[in-house]
Parts: sequence; structure tokens; C-alpha cells
Amino acid sequence: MSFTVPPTAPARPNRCQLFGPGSRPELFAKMASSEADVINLDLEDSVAPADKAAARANIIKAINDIDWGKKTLSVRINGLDTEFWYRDVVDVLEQAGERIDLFMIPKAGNAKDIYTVDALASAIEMAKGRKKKVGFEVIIETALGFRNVAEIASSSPRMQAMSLGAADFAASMGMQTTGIGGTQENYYMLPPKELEGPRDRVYGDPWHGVTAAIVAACRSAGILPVDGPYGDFSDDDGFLAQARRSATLGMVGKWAIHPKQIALANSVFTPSEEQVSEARAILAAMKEADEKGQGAAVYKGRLIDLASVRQAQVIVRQAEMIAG
Ligand SMILES: C[C@@H](C(=O)SCCNC(=O)CCNC(=O)[C@H](O)C(C)(C)COP(=O)(O)OP(=O)(O)OC[C@H]1O[C@@H](n2cnc3c(N)ncnc32)[C@H](O)[C@@H]1OP(=O)(O)O)[C@H](O)C(=O)O
Ligand SMILES: [Mg+2]
Repeated sequence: MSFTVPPTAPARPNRCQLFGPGSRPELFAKMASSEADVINLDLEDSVAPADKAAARANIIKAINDIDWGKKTLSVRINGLDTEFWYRDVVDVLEQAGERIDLFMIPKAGNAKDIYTVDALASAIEMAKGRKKKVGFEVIIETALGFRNVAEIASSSPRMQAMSLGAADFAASMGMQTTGIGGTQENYYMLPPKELEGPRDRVYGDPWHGVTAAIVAACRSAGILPVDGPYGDFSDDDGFLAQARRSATLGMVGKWAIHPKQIALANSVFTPSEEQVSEARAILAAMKEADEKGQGAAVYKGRLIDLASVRQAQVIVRQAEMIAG
């Protein structure tokens, strides 16, 4: 290990973040009674400019009136390049009660963006005598954000989580696609032409680079890495494939842009009984090895050592935290 020990991430479930437009208040109670761990009430891109003020009022009322249970309650504010964002922060923090947990800052480009929102939120919290400091989560969805992902992750003690926003990311990177996440039709390779046999397309993962960058930035800053939206909510298999890929890379959850995606996300980001018992068996085998003075052992024909203990602990800790 390095002498620099990263902080630990917030110990709360974040398997699914359910989004709903602030301009559709009829959805809020349904969101509150869903199985999502995190609720994101949106003031940004799912709300038309003419509806921003009404959406703010809807969200403030909902924060105050609805029983959100144990869910993490987040409000996505507008981007810092708009005329809307300051009013989002001011109105919500001045008029909504302490139940709000997080602001989600979209299109985060650098640490200064987060500092700016932090300064405004701090002033309002002091002025209004708010006891609970609002936390932040951000979306990496621009080329600038990708470039500065590490400084954004550790930009403020308020930071709790970071998501990939595939649609805006694709636009900002100039990617040739209109899909929101998932496999892209033209992102494939062919087997070498010298090989015999059919040259079936092998699809790659165009989100791999930024996903790995987000996970590394989050894990070294002690915040939660989250996979963003999968736009085609009629494609359960596609959602599951992308979610399993991001879980394998270290992300802790995924957005749902429709309620049918909640169970899919929860199924992937809750370690299965098999995964947990395998992890516990590895821990038991390593305990036995340790008692014999061995740092490495053989488990089901493969090497396990102290790194395997740390891997197994990740899964056991996740399961225990979700079980509460
Ligand atoms: C891509 C970038 C993003 O910003 S993604 C995040 C922003 N987007 C959103 O917030 C959209 C959220 N989803 C919706 O608005 C809707 O789900 C919908 C428009 C996609 C579909 O709505 P619709 O009412 O047509 O859906 P139905 O299939 O008829 O609904 C069935 C049933 O479920 C209830 N419902 C619908 N949506 C929700 C919801 N979000 N939460 C809770 N419940 C919901 C609906 O009322 C029906 O209920 P019932 O009538 O059966 O009682 C990103 O930034 C990037 O860049 O990548
Ligand atoms: Mg976006």
C-alpha cells in the first residue's frame, strides 16, 4: 500500500438512482415508494426552460411533504453555464427542509465548478442556520470533465458520488452515436483476415475508458462511482449487460430512467448469495492458511493470497451494508 491511504466511501446503498422530471410531480410519490436507493428529482435536462420555475416549486414542496423513507434524496441542478443553476441552489436551500441529502451537479468540468456551488451552498446554509450540510454528487459527461476527473472527485468534502452521463458525454466527445449508453453499432473489430472462418463482428465497450477513469478517481477520493443512464428502457438484456460490466469494473450502482429498470439495477448491484458464500469461503481458506503461517493458499485449484482477502472483503462488505 501507499503511505497515502484513500478515505473510505460513504457507507450507504447506491444500487439504483431513479430519475424523475421536476415538472412531473405526479411521479414523486411513486418514486418514493420504489425500491431505488437514491431518488434524483431533476431540474436539468428533463425539464423544459419554460417549466424550470414550476419544477423548482414542485421539488421544494415534495422534499417537504413526501415521506422519502431511508432513501438518499438528491436534486439535480442546472449546469453552471446556464441562468438557472443559482436559483436552483438558492430556492431549494432557502425553502426546502433538511430532508434533502444531495445536489447533483451536471456536466462538471473541473474542481472550480464544484467550489463555486460549495461557496453558494455554504453561504445559504450559514444565513438560514441549516444544521445539515448538503452533500454533492456530480456527473462526468463532457470531455473537460473526463480530463479533470481526479480533481473533481476530490474537489470538496461535500462530494459523495460521481456518475457517467453517457448521452452528454457522447455529444461532448463528438462520438458518432445518438444512443444513451450500451453497445454501439459501429464500435466493433473483426478477426484478422488471415484467419480462416467467418469474420463475425466483436463488439467493444465504448464507455470503458471513462468508466475506468471514474472508478479510479472515486476510489482514490473516497466517493461512490455510479453508472449513468441506459436510454432504451425496452431493452432489459442490454441494460443488464452494461450494468454487469460496470459492476465488474467497480461501480456501485446505475441510474434508472424508468421504473422497470430499478429491479434490474438492484439485481446486478446486490452481490448474489453465490458471490457472498464464495467470498466467505475464500476468507475462511485464507484464515486457515494464516494459522499455518502461510500467506498464500490453493482454493479450488487456483492461487489465493492477501489480495484475495481484500477482494473477498469488498463483496462481503457490500452485502452487509445493503442488508443494513
Ligand atoms: C440522458 C441524460 C439524462 O438526463 S437521464 C435523466 C433525466 N431523465 C429523466 O428524468 C426521465 C425520467 N423518466 C421519465 O420521465 C419517464 O419514465 C419516461 C418519459 C421515460 C416514460 O414516462 P411514461 O409516463 O410514458 O412511462 P410509462 O411506461 O407509461 O409508465 C409506467 C408507470 O410508471 C410510472 N413512471 C414513469 N416514469 C416514472 C419515474 N421516473 N418514476 C416513477 N414512476 C414512473 C408511470 O406513472 C406509470 O405508472 P402507473 O400509471 O402504472 O401507476 C444524462 O444526463 C446523460 O447525459 O447521459
Ligand atoms: Mg446529461
